[in-house]
Amino acid sequence: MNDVTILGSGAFGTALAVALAANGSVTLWGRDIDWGRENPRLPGVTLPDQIVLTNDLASATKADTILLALPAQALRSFLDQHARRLDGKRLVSTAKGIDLQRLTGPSILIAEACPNATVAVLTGPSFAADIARGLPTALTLACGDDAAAVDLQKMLSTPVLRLYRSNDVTGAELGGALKNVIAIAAGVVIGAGFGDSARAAIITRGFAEMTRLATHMGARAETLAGLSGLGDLTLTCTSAQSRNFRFGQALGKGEEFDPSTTVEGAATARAVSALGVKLDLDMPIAAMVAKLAQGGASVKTAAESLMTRPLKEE
Ligand SMILES: NC(=O)C1=CN([C@@H]2O[C@H](COP(=O)(O)OP(=O)(O)OC[C@H]3O[C@@H](n4cnc5c(N)ncnc54)[C@H](OP(=O)(O)O)[C@@H]3O)[C@@H](O)[C@H]2O)C=CC1
Ligand SMILES: O=C(CO)COP(=O)(O)O
Repeated sequence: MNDVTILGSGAFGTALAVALAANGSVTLWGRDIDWGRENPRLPGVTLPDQIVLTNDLASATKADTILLALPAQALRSFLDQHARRLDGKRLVSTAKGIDLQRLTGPSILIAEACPNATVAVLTGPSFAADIARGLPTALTLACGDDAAAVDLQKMLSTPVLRLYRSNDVTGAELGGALKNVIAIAAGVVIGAGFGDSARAAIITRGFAEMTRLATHMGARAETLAGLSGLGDLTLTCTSAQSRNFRFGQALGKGEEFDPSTTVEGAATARAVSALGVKLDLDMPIAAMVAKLAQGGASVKTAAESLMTRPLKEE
């Protein structure tokens, strides 16, 4: 029998609750969770009865295993407020981003706020709508504690949600964060009408950038080539289900985009750009996405400046 709590009742937290209800009871906490049995962020999905919905954080955090399904830029302030309730637990982050102020991924934010917690990340190619519909999905569960990793892998897998295990937490979380930046770039390429060949180039050179930064920060290159990196990059650069891709498409077309939509790659591009400067790494695509997302460059200038950099070896 599962005893899992999910903090964050957005599309992904809700989808995971639906999937994990197959294993037992699940508590889903949200600060504003009065929408009944259908979450407007995940339309068309009726939540099964095994899911307890609550806005009471004290009762929700009684579980030993807690999934943090909050956006990356919201996590630090959430931890500042609530770390004392979370310390000592098994905390699994699903956030795909790099904190703009601290320039670190979620696992370090959590470990610093909750020094006695066991920290893990759950990441990989998985649209909330697909998971909620019970479509087959494979993810990476990364945790530095091998015994906890084995246990969490078993606890969070279902017959249609297959978790692979890794002890490379840095690699897994950076893959998930960095692919969002490249998905925006791929969306720009398609939105601007630059074509599928240009998109393939952005995906491949973007993957090179992801690997350069992540390995510099301690990740293993093979993790980047796995589900959490290349797998999720492939998904989000090729599907209009991705909010990051759609945001890029809107930029490419010069159209407005709903500012209330979670687009992790926009802030993360700024964080990556800052990390590139700090670590003296060449991150031209991320730097360009950061500029575009802030309205600091036109798409035409961006494309020209990427294409006319000094020629180099691949
Ligand atoms: N959607 C997807 O397909 C996938 C998403 N992810 C990742 O999961 C994370 C969450 O994304 P997703 O669920 O889609 O985002 P959504 O935009 O659907 O929802 C975000 C949720 O976070 C809540 N929230 C934001 N700030 C706070 C806060 N300070 N305290 C409490 N709750 C807060 C919002 O609450 P409120 O409604 O009250 O504002 C909302 O319920 C992201 O990092 C995303 O990259 C990973 C895989 C797939
Ligand atoms: O991370 C995701 C799929 O794996 C979801 O991508 P978006 O946040 O771009 O919608």
